[in-house]
Amino acid sequence: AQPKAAPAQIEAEVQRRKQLPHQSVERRAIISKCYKPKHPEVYTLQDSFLAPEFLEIERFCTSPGADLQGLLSYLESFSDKRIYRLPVFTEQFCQALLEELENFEQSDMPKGRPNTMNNYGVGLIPCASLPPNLNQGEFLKTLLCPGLGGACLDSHRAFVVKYALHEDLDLSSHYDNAEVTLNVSLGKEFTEGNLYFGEFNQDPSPVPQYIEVEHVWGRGLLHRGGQVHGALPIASGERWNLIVWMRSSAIRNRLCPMCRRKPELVEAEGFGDGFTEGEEQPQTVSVCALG
Ligand SMILES: O=C(O)CCC(=O)C(=O)O
Ligand SMILES: [Fe+2]
Repeated sequence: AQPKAAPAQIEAEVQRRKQLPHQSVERRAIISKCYKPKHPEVYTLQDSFLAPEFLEIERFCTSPGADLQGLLSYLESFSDKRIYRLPVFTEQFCQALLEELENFEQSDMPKGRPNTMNNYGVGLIPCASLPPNLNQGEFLKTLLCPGLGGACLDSHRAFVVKYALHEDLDLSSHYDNAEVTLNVSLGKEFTEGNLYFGEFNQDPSPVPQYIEVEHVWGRGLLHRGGQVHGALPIASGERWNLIVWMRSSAIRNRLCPMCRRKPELVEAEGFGDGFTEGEEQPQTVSVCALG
């Protein structure tokens, strides 16, 4: 999704990616041994963290008559690009999570970058993986488009991005290494910094037509990972967002969404990039080194 690179740069990036799993194992070991969380409770998802509207959506989706039309009535929709906004977290939880993230940022713990494009933020939520019910919740399964994983989203990668005046201001146009992305605004105070969306990367001969969507504190934007998007510069303040990249091994095993080739897998720690090897061992999740 990044600007075109020379072959030597690509090779260096492939080598860097092959090292990532080792580095993240070491980082995690140090963090779980030495890091003192300020709000240890944020690492275990509780319903009290979730906005009442989110819980209502979840209830609706697990009710017998739930259908897509009914679900859409709970969500804000933007254009026909299948971009939705919905309340996710309470204000208290956003505050506690932000304080925890700042506590981690100010600590001398080793920090990974959130992804290849953002320089600030937190690579992995320290010591924990993110709430499974954020990506395995019935409501998401219902919403997901046929052909994009639907009910078979089976792993995720969560990270936090941060924008501030002397740090990253914006994010250039890209698509995500995900079938579906949830991007939740945690605050703080900021101006500008809208997200913009172009075409879906698999649409034939796309005519670039961007729509802008505002981040609203506590709310999440749900979009297809392949929908080209970027973030406009903030004009003041600080913007922190929790990003959950949700993956479907059934989809990506066939074609890596980043390199658009049959994945060449290397072993990885945890969920890796959400690929799996062989029908018999769906638990082994690997990284595509070409991506
Ligand atoms: O800044 C944002 O809200 C978007 C971040 C994003 O698109 C990403 O990290 O993949
Ligand atoms: Fe993105």
